[in-house]
Parts: sequence; structure tokens; C-alpha cells
Amino acid sequence: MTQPGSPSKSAPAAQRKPGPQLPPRRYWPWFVLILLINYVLVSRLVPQPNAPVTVPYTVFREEVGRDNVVAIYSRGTAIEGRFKSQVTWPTPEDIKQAGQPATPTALDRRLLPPSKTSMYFNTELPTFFDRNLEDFLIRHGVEIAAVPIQQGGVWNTLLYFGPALLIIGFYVWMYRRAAQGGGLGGGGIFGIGRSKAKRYDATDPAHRVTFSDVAGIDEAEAELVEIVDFLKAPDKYTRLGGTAPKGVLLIGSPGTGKTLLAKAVAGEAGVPFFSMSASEFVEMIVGVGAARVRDLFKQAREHAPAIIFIDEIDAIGRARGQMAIGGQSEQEQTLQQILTEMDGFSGREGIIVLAATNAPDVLDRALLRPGRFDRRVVVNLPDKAGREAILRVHVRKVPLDAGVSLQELAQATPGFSGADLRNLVNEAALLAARREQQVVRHADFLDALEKIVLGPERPLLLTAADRERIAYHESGHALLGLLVPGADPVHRVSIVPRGQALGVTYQRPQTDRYNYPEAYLRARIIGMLGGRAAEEVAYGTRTTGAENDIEQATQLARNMVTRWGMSDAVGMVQLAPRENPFLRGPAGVGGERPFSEQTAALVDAEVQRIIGGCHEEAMRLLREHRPALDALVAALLKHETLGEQEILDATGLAAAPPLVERHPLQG
Ligand SMILES: Nc1ncnc2c1ncn2[C@@H]1O[C@H](COP(=O)(O)OP(=O)(O)OP(=O)(O)O)[C@@H](O)[C@H]1O
Ligand SMILES: [Zn+2]
Repeated sequence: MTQPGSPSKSAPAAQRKPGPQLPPRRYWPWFVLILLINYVLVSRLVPQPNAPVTVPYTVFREEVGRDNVVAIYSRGTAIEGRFKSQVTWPTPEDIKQAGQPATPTALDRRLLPPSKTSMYFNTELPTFFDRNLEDFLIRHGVEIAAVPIQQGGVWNTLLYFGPALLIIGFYVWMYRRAAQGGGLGGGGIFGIGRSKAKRYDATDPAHRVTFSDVAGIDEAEAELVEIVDFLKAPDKYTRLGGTAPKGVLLIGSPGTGKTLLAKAVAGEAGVPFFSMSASEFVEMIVGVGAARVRDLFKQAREHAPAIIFIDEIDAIGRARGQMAIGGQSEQEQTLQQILTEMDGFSGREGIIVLAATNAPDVLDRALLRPGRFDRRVVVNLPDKAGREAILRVHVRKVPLDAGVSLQELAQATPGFSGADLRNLVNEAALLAARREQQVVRHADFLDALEKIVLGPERPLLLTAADRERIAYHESGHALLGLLVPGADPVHRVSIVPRGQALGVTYQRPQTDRYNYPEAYLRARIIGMLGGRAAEEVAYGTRTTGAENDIEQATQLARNMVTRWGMSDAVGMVQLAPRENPFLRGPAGVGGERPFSEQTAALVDAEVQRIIGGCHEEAMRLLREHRPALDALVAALLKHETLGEQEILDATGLAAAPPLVERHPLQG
């Protein structure tokens, strides 16, 4: 989970350095092409009244004779000049005559250029020089100019190329802006530059992160201790000719503390930390990504020893061919630049690149080659003890009531990442503050947890009959949590509508489990089906409220049959792929089913058999304990939310062993 407000990330931006002044050379051919296209378009499409018409010398003399020439300028045998009133040449008659060979003055039509009209002209003096020309010109009042007549030459050219020059100029300008990280107020597309490489100064005690801030991911931490050692004393490692580590890939789900861990490595070693998210490398301006990578490494080299952290490296490190069309070459260049930079260090400079990803399997193989990100550290979701340790880290600055049990909270939060736990502590503290308390109580944590898992309370107008039905549904789940051997203990049940759920029953596992017995799985399915079963027992009718329960129960039963070999009829055959925790989305979707129709039918039948058996068992238990069910419903209708002890009191039953499983009754 990315935490945008993370204070440790808001470190001062690295100082600005003059960046590359011009875009890389490979873009220049494009500029030339743009200019060419521009030229062709303008000269074809835009009428140009000032473009001179090229007339034969005889025509020029004729016009002088008619006093239609204002001024001329001559250089060598070339003459250019301006008419008094505009002249068209060749005239339509010229063209007409050209077709008639009989005329003595006939011109060859093929030699005639397209007709053109202009105030300006140019012509060529014949090689047999016209001696009388000067007199003739003076007689007809033609000014013989000392400078070229048509001033518009340069301007014309600029007009021709104006649009293209604007485009290219704008691109170069944006490029430099982006590459230097300057910006108009730092916002918009112009603020995307270099300043995004965040530099966090490990020597600043206010921001210093150390391993003491990281908890619950001890194995990952242990693997990084060596990196800290190396940064502290690079020579110790390279003395005997060994090569130092260059890149470490941190692999783990969002929010597990990869960024935190990288910062802690820098903090422990006392070296500066330069970080950047790979998605920031890929910008709309072509060529900027690679420039930024270059700059990031340059800054780090200037401050070596140092840590470079590249978050979400999969955004650019995707294997070629897997990339989305469009961004491809830009990504490739950026990736290539990272590889080049990494190949560039000797290993002696004391720069280590840490990169984080939660999708390692999509990464380009080139990234994983020796000398690049050849070390991989998996950062797992914390287990129960880990969660408790993480909570402990985050409550350091929070005043706690004596009744707060971090152990119980850790138990109630399987699947939570470090970032989730931090959020839980924060929400609880906010809630306690809103309640005007001086300390944070256990109940505040539970309320915060409920809000995080299910969303905020939702005021809903429910009829008395609806509330009662919901109470039966939740009581069914809760009661079976007490009755079925092996079920997880129920620690809270509520009929306050929240988010999508109309009611909720919380169960929690005693320990994190890594291996689930079949009986336990059946107990869970029985509990999941308990909501509907209770409605059937009490009313004899069904509602749509069990949709989510049915979905979960079906999924679990299907896994028992297709993955865990728990159906005798199907046997120990894998019929569904293992889920990859790092791959988003369900595995194997869209793929061919790797087994036959008969097997598919058999799987369905087995899933139905398991669900059916569990449903029957749920009905039997609830019928048998009908008085306890009714009592629980009465208590729920009265109090809306019941804690663990209140549930036991209301039912008069003893606790069965305690899994967080929510069975929201969907509205
Ligand atoms: N193991 C942990 N110990 C203590 N705090 C943690 C731990 N893991 C995460 N946190 C808290 O959660 C915050 C966010 O975690 P962090 O950004 O390091 O996760 P991440 O794995 O890099 O996530 P992402 O993949 O979304 O970038 C941290 O700043 C820290 O406060
Ligand atoms: Zn339910």
C-alpha cells in the first residue's frame, strides 16, 4: 500500500543540476523530417503573393517600356525587381498561342512554367549584354537599387518554417524543463523532472530510519545486514578481489515495508538515499525517462557511498513484448539506461541499487543477470508475532490504555501488511481523539478495525422484521463458531450495517496457520453456511443475504477438491493451479481447462457433496441448540454489537477454540 503521506518520504528534493541541454541525437532526424513536411505543406497550400514571378528578359523589357517597373536590383546577370502593378506570366494568351506552331513567336508549351501573378519578378540578363539597358531604364524612371528589393526573403523563410520551428523549439524547451526538473511552480507536466528523485538524508536524525523501525520481516532484514556492512566498509569486501553486490531486488506485496527496509539500510549505513518510482520515469515526453535515470545515478555517484531505490520497477522492467503498445520504446530506453548505468559501476564506488516489485515474474531477464539485480530478497506479509512487533513499533508514540492487547489485535489481523497495521493504529488514535479520550483503548482499535475491514457505518432504515432476520443470520454464524469443534473463536458479532455488509461476525484464529487440517476447513464451511441455515431454521424461507457466504464456501470446497486432494472420488490430482501470491488477479483465468468434461462434472459433484454435507450439519446443530440461537438473537437486537464474553453469556455456552473470517450478509 503506498502511503502518500509518509513523512519519511517528504525529504528535501535533491539540488538541481544542469541537465542535458539538448535532446539526444537520435531525435534530430525527426526534427528534419518535421521541417520537410512543413516546407512541402506550406509551399503547396499557402498562397504567396510576394513570391516573385520569373519572367523572360523580353517580358521584362516590355514592362519597362510600359513604365510598369518601379525598381530593380542586379547582381551579376541576375535581376530582381518590383512592378508598379502586378504582372501575370505566362498570360493565358501565351499559353493559348503556345499550342499553335504556325505562329512565328510561338513558344513551346512544354517550356512554359505554370502561370503566376506577382508584384515582384526576377529575370536573367542574356549573355549578349544589352548595352542600351541602362539608358533605357533611366528613361523609364526605374530606380536602380543598391540593396535587394525583396526584403521579405528572410522573413518569408521564417514564415515557411515557423510552425515546425515552434514545434521543435517547444519540444526542446519542454525536454530541458523536464530533464532539469525545473518548473512553472513545480506543477503540471513541467514539474515532472529531476526534482522527483527524492533524496533522503540518512544523517538527519529527524528522518533517520533504522532497522529498529522495521519489524516483523526479520528474514528480509537479516539478508540486508550484509549490504549495510558493505556500504560501511566497501574495501573489506573487495580486498580479496570479490565483487561487491550491485543490485538487490525486494519482492513482496504492497505495503510490506520494502521502501522502509531500503531506507533503513541507508539509515543504518549512514549513507544518502536516492529514491524514485519507476512509474515516474515513464513520462509523456519521449527521451526524458532515460535522462532522469542518468541524472539519478549521477547524483548518487556524487554522494557515494549511497543507496538508489527504484520503486515499482516492474513499471519499466517488464519483459519486452509484454509492454503495452505505445510506451514500449520509451520504456525500453529507460530500462536500457538503467542496465547501462549498472554495468557502468565498478562496484568499488559504493553504490547499491535496491529495487522493489510485487510482480517479479514479469521482469525482463536482462535485469536479473549477474552484476545487476542478482540478489533477491522476499519480503513476506508478517505472521502473528510479526504483526504484534509492527504494532509495537507504531504505538511507540501513542498513549495506550492498560487494557490494550496488541497480541489480540495481531491475532485479529491475519493478512494485514505493515502499512495496514500502521493505518490501524492511526485510525484508532484518531477515533480516540474524536471521543475526547486521553488514551487509546482496546475498543477503539476494534472499532477502527471494523471500519477498515468493512467500511464506515452506514445508516440504513431497516424494518423490525429485517433486523430480526439479520440477527438470526449473524447469530447462526456466531453460534456455529462456538459449537463446531475446531472452529475459530468468535470475538464479535454485530448487526450494524457497514459498507456492503448488513451484519458481521468476526472469528479469529489462535495462531497463523500454514497448514490446514481437513476438519478445520469443513468447520469453516459449516460456519459460513450458518447464516442461511439459521434463517431456514427460524423462518423456513430463504433470502439473497447469503450470497457472499455461498461464494466463499464454494471457493473453499472447490480448492479442497481441485488443489488439496481432499475428495476420494477425484483423488490426489491437481486440477487448478496454485495461486501466485505476487500475481494480481486469479491465476489461470482465460486458460484452457486442462481436464476433461467428465472430470469437470465430477469436480462439480464433489463440491456439491461437500457443501451439502456441511449445510446439513449446520442445520442439525442449530436445530439442536435452538434456545441458544434465540437467546443470542434477543441479545443482538438489544445491543446491536456483542463482544466475546457477551456472546458466551447470552448463549450459556463455553468458548470453542477461536480465524478472522467475516461473513458479511450482503444487502
Ligand atoms: N515491517 C514493517 N515494520 C514497520 N512498519 C512497516 C512495516 N512495513 C510497512 N510499514 C509501514 O508502512 C509504511 C508503508 O510501507 P512501505 O512504503 O515501506 O511499503 P512497500 O512495501 O514499499 O509498499 P509499496 O509496494 O506499496 O511501495 C511504512 O512507511 C511503515 O510505516
Ligand atoms: Zn453470512
